[in-house]
Amino acid sequence: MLTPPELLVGTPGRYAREVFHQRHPTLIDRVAAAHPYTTAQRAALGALLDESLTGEIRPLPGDAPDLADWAAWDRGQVGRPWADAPFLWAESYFYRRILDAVDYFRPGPWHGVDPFRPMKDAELADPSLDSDFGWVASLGRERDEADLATVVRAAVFGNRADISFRLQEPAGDAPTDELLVDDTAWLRAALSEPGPVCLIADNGGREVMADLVLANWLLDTGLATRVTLHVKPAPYYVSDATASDVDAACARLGRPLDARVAVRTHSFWCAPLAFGDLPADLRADLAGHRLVVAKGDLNYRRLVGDRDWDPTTPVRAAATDLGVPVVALRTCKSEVVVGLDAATVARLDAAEPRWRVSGRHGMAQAR
Ligand SMILES: O=P(O)(O)OC[C@H]1O[C@](O)(CO)[C@@H](O)[C@@H]1O
Repeated sequence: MLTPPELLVGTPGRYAREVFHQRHPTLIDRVAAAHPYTTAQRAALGALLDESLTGEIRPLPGDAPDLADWAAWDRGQVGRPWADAPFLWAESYFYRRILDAVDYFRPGPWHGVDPFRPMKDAELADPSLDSDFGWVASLGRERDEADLATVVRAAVFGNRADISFRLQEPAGDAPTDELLVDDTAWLRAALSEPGPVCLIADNGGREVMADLVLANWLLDTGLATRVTLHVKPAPYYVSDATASDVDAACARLGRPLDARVAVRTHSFWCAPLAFGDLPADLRADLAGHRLVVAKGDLNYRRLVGDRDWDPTTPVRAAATDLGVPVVALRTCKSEVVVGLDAATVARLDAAEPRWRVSGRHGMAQAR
């Protein structure tokens, strides 16, 4: 089978171009308004936006602490037009450059100040979270299949909540109940012998709250012996969870982090690369688990490759073999999807032109 080409930022009519040209201007406005930034910081944010819309990719400053990482991850992109860059590469670099524009890594008053913090805090302050998570109190400690289906679905549709996504897609469209692929039974079978579970988190707030409910339920029922929760080392894609976002989510749920949950991070989680480029130490870490749960749309793109896949491509032909069973829990928020049958694709294409990107549809897809 021929591997399809990578998705590129500048291709007319494709989603990647929409993200850069429609979502990013709104995002930059929101970031500029989020904190009392200096004139220089606001100018840097504006310059980054202009550069990404029409210019060539400029390097990080010479004093960036992660210069060596980015030299290794460069893949010949710096210096080329943004429009020609792979979508996956360019989005990660765009978020890294936002951190540069707001002096996130520079010694001084803005060092370590999360540019997305006010947006994240607003999400956690939403009173609807109380009723939305009310059902958690009724979860039992038995290995009940209906409870498993509930916690898996909550983790899937929690992924719809990410803030960068809501900057563009209309909020009104309710998610469907349908999972386009539902490998919940496969997930259960993968844990027929209990073992350690690795959960690669995506967004904080509502999504990581749902992930913690899933993790707690797996631990409470004894299906998981321990859980490793991988989060981002720095602010990324607006609402991606960092370690402090996990603390905030635990507080919001009113349940402290279980002693059997270890929160970990790795620089690779903010790298512009797919899972095929996982470094050896991280690959070994993941392989030490009985099951890996990869949350969210971006991790899905990284798992199968951010390419122009025919959606009927078998998942095993696309997804990276991590040497351990993997299940991806995501809502569809980008053009990348594999493992569907032709009838489903035809039905969705006819009914909903934006089904791949609208976030209405979810998948629990195993490799
Ligand atoms: O938070 P998630 O589920 O990884 O989604 C991030 C998504 O946002 C987008 O980057 C668009 O901003 C999608 O293309 C991307 O996959």
